Amino acid sequence: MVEGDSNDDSKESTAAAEQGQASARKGQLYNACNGQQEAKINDHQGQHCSLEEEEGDDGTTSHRPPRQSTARRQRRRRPRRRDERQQRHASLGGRPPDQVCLQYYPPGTGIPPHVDTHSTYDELYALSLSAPVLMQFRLDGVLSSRDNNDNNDNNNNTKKHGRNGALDCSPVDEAAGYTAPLPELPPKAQRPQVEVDLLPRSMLEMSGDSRLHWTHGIKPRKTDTLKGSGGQGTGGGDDGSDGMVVVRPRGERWSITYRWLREETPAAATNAAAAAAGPSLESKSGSESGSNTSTAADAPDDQNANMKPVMVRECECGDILLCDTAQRRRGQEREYRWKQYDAASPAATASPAPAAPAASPFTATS
Ligand SMILES: O=C(O)CCC(=O)C(=O)O
Ligand SMILES: [Fe+2]
Repeated sequence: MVEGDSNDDSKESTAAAEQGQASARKGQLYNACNGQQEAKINDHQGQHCSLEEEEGDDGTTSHRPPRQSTARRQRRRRPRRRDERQQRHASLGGRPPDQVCLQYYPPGTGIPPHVDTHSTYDELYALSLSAPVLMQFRLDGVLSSRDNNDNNDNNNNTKKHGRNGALDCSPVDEAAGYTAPLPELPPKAQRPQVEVDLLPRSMLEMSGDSRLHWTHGIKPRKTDTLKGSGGQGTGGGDDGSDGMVVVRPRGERWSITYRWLREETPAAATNAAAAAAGPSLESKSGSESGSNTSTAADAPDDQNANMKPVMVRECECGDILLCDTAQRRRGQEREYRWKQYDAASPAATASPAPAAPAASPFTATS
């Protein structure tokens, strides 16, 4: 999931799961995608994350950080992994990213657990610069049958606790998905969680489950506690770590994220729930994607009958807890503060919407 940049070889880095109690604290996070400072590479302007606010740990102990002497491991060649990566990049047709965001995290700040909007492609990347930080991943979504081929009977909209103890049966049957009650997940502390140490000059790649069904976030706190990271511990822990604990102070961190918008497709004609609920997520904010495609919402009512189908960016993962496409099909609009900004902005009616801000505690609403 995380690659060191040294000789462009990859290094996977995971750490022990941590379940933390939190104190609500908003991060002081400067986001270069806000205020229309987006590094716009082509004509697209991407929408971004739906965010969920959550409390974070507030550690106080502080020691020296461990040395980052992993160069040798980082240089290890992983050709197979690189081939897979190149294939995925090829599926994007060599397109440059639609959105590149630079974010600054002063020490102690974080980003609430969120899933980046599914309207952008599965593959997205985040380059880490300056100080390292722990990122928390948690299975907050539902793994659809598309992800669970070993489960043959989970298209029947029943709830089962399966892989990793998480709810693994979402109503991927489209018709059932419009009306099915939202699945209930185990309490947050009981959901599968993984921490990933984002080392400086490493590239985090999110795709598949980790991108679609797991939320990710960075706790706002002054230190990160790394468990079992040194190999010189005094004894083994129950969690399989070597028992060594290192408390690492947070420093200034920068990240650069790269995103690609999915291709637009006509909205499904059978989408009765969404139709009843009004214009689609995309058409509500009109040109948020930067595309010039007209939408039904842009046209006067008497023209709507003759309009082409609304074009939307569909994700087919079916996760009604985390996927904006699946939610829209249920007639369930997500509230994005940046969309309110779109609506309030005079420019929004006359010209393409301002750049969608990247994830930031300042924009987090849901
Ligand atoms: O700072 C990072 O590494 C990732 C930030 C993030 O999750 C986001 O911008 O959506
Ligand atoms: Fe994100």
